[in-house]
Amino acid sequence: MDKLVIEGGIPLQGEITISGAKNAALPILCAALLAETPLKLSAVAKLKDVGTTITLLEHMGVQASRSEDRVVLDASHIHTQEAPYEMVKTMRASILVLGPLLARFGHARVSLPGGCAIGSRPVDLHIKGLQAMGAEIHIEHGYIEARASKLKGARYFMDMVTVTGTENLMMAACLAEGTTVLENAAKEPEVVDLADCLIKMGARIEGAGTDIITIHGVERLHGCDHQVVCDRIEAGTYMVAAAMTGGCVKLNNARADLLDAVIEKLRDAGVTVESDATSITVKSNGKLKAVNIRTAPHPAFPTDMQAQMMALNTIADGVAKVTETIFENRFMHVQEMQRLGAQIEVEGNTAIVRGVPKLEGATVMATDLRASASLVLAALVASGETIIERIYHLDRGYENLEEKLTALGAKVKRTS
Ligand SMILES: CC(=O)N[C@H]1[C@@H](OP(=O)(O)OP(=O)(O)OC[C@H]2O[C@@H](n3ccc(=O)[nH]c3=O)[C@H](O)[C@@H]2O)O[C@H](CO)[C@@H](O)[C@@H]1O
Ligand SMILES: C=C(OP(=O)(O)O)C(=O)O
Repeated sequence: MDKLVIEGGIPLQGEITISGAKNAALPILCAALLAETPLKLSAVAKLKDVGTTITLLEHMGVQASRSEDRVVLDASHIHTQEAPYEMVKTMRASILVLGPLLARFGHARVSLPGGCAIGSRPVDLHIKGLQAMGAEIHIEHGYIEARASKLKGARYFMDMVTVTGTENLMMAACLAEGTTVLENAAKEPEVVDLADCLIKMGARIEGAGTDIITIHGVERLHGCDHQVVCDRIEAGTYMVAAAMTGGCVKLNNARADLLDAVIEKLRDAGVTVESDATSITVKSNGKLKAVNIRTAPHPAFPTDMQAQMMALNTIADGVAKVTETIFENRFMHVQEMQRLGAQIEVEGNTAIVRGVPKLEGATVMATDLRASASLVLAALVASGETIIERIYHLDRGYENLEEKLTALGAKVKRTS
């Protein structure tokens, strides 16, 4: 199993380019199932989850071709509407084939998904929303079996804000008969990017990016050209890396307007953040102040940046409260950070982080995607060598991580 070996203590300097967002690419790849002609995508990052999704689509009969960051998907000949357990167990986002398959073919059989071990992660709201649109759904032997000769537009209030739930229902509603109104919808930029792509495919969607999305169903959708939005979480992770190491880093293909809550917290910590329409520059003298964090749906502080910001707090001056309100088990990094000398106590869904003057290198284990990223950040400032085991999680979400960090001057190598 691959490991990362990181020699800490080097301020990061230079510039890198941020990749297309994993969490936008995955629903957009699944949206290809709705189209009768090829969907042509660019800025699709080379990530494990992207590969898994394409393999899943190919299993259903989608013709896929991939070169560099471009992917072309032709779903004109689908021969099965089944997503088997073996193909979805590693990836939560595989649930996103459910809405498109049901809407276009009237049937879907999708295994209950896997994904990061950060909580129980039910899909009840996806199912209830499709039932509100007239689908008959049963769960049998770990599979969601859904049928509807034609989905019908409906008004559906989501009890909790769910990102993939909103995406699944928005995709399904595109081919439903009549108008669907999704209330308490997720406002994440990846939902907006999916809606932008669907609109180019011929969908009639209003309100994406607000908490009420209205979708007027159409008869059919076609392919289009679409560039996936930049990855705000990847960008945020490198911003924290620059801040913690006391460096100066320019991120190209990064949008500050998608990162307001993170930028606000970095500024509170004493970091300089400048931006233009397509880049963000972060400068830090390495002297950081502790900042309290409370995760919540967009535009509040993203749960996918909680672990990274906790890493920053481990070496900041003062005491920070980090509260996780989205997932019940998203503090898996705490124990590993403690191995590096961090002082953290967990009380329910809040971690109290007391900054220490320095962390010390040790062997740690990555447990989920962003926990892994936070350990990389801690390792970049720890004295001596840190070995991070089980880094396959990182390959789900960070394209060319070692190359990008090396380009910024970090000493990072992958060994087996
Ligand atoms: C592929 C993708 O885009 N993943 C992101 C997506 O995950 P994902 O879409 O799975 O997360 P959700 O927004 O659905 O989850 C939010 C909360 O709602 C709960 N819930 C969700 C659906 C449901 O049917 N029932 C229910 O109770 C979840 O357990 C969680 O407590 O949004 C999360 C929250 O921003 C991010 O951390 C993930 O990176
Ligand atoms: C939790 C994440 O991913 P997923 O929803 O795909 O498990 C993430 O991107 O941080």
